[in-house]
Amino acid sequence: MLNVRGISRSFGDHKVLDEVSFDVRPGRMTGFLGANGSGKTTTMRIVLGVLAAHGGSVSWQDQEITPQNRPHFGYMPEERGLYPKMKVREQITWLGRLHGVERTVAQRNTDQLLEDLELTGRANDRLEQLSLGNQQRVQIAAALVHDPEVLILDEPFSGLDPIAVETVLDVLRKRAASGVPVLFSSHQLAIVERLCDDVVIISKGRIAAKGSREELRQTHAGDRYEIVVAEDAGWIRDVPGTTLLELDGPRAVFESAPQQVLKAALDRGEVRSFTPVVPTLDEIFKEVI
Ligand SMILES: Nc1ncnc2c1ncn2[C@@H]1O[C@H](COP(=O)(O)OP(=O)(O)OP(=O)(O)O)[C@@H](O)[C@H]1O
Repeated sequence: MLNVRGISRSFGDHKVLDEVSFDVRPGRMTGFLGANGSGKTTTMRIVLGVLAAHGGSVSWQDQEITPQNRPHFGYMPEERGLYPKMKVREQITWLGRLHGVERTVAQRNTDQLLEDLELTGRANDRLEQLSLGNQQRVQIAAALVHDPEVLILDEPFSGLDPIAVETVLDVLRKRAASGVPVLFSSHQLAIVERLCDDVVIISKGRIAAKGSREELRQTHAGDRYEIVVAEDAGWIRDVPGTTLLELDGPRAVFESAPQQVLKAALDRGEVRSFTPVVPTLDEIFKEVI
């Protein structure tokens, strides 16, 4: 497990991270969400050791990470830093070699990644000849070629079309399933909602919410319910103690007094469905930031 404990960081007088703590569990995909400038990249750079924290610590497998015991990270930075003139296959293999991977292993890993990322046909093209979406896939291959122990990805899905998102998702899911903790930032909440096991939301340098996706949805569920009856449900606005939030003929969403509403509905006739309303990640995000 990767543990981030109380990390703080300022740039001049500007406190960018204030006691940020969260865990990235092995075998799970953790989505790191926050508005622009909330501190995601700064946190990731501190975890990777490319930026110093002014307080707090990061540990891996219960050992504080130091330059000596730093695990092998796979990192996809926000500013994509590959060589435009270098051929795709050659470049990924070379990056694997830079991480100390033996040549034949680096070549084998590269070919497997190119296949998984549907780039085999572009292997001998120069990076600059590829579309931006395909360059992004190459960047993902570059983060994975050395079989990292921990994966940290800054916006891996930005700029990808829906089919490419699926391809990249499959590759990342496979890594997570093999026991690698995967932390990635994203502004695409629908993707995070579908993909993540765990979610961390940061707001102005502080953790605003964290937990498994389901825990978060339950915690923020509030006191809202949806009911579908046989005929118009407008009568709900007259039930004491409740507030009608949405009405669409026989379907209504209301807040509070669920038992009173249910009883009143049954007294009137058929109840077709009655369920608590669980918020989407988008709604939770807007509530906490
Ligand atoms: N090297 C730096 N010098 C000064 N300020 C910095 C530096 N790096 C980051 N910041 C500031 O720290 C804050 C957090 O930036 P960071 O890049 O971590 O946010 P982010 O959540 O990754 O944003 P985005 O979603 O826009 O990528 C911002 O106000 C940014 O301007």
